[in-house]
Amino acid sequence: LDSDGPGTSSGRRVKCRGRRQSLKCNPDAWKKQCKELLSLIYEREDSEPFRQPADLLSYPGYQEQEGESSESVVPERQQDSSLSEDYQDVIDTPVDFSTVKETLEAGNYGSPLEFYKDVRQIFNNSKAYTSNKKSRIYSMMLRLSALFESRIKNIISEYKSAIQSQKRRRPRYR
Ligand SMILES: O=C(NCC1CC1)N1CCN(C(=O)c2ccco2)CC1
Repeated sequence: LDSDGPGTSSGRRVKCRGRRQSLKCNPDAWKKQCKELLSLIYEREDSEPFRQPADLLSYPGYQEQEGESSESVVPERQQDSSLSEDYQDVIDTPVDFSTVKETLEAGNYGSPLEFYKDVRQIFNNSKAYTSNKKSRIYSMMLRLSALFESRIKNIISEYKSAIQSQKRRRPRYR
């Protein structure tokens, strides 16, 4: 797992003479940027299956939820009653966007990398759970993951540049 996250900044140095507020220098800018990205994710219908904790036992016949979305999405394991495994047997670290949203709003992420790690877990769980790469929910996850990755990489590289420019160069005596 690349703990560095995407968009590790190249050697480009950004001059941050005293102006912390400017986009490139503020090491706290990522919080607002991640909140905005999360709002964008919530606007997408593709996020609907991932906004609440997945517990197929309490959502018998996922498709029975009226009005949730124009088309019904049915986790194919639900369709195949022969599968004795249920979601918590397959997935060790369940996480959904409501948990991520709470953590972000509570200020419990120390960096966008921690945020990135949790969101990526949502997508990895979907990959691990699906038994069919053509399933409706899996294809929703793929689209959402592409959107997320395209947006998070700049948030992380700006954060890394801001951190770099905060580091005062101290002479090292060996
Ligand atoms: O029950 C769920 N969500 C809670 C519903 C919204 C109230 N699920 C989402 C996670 N999940 C999958 O990612 C998956 C992959 C292939 C088939 O399903 C399983 C179903």
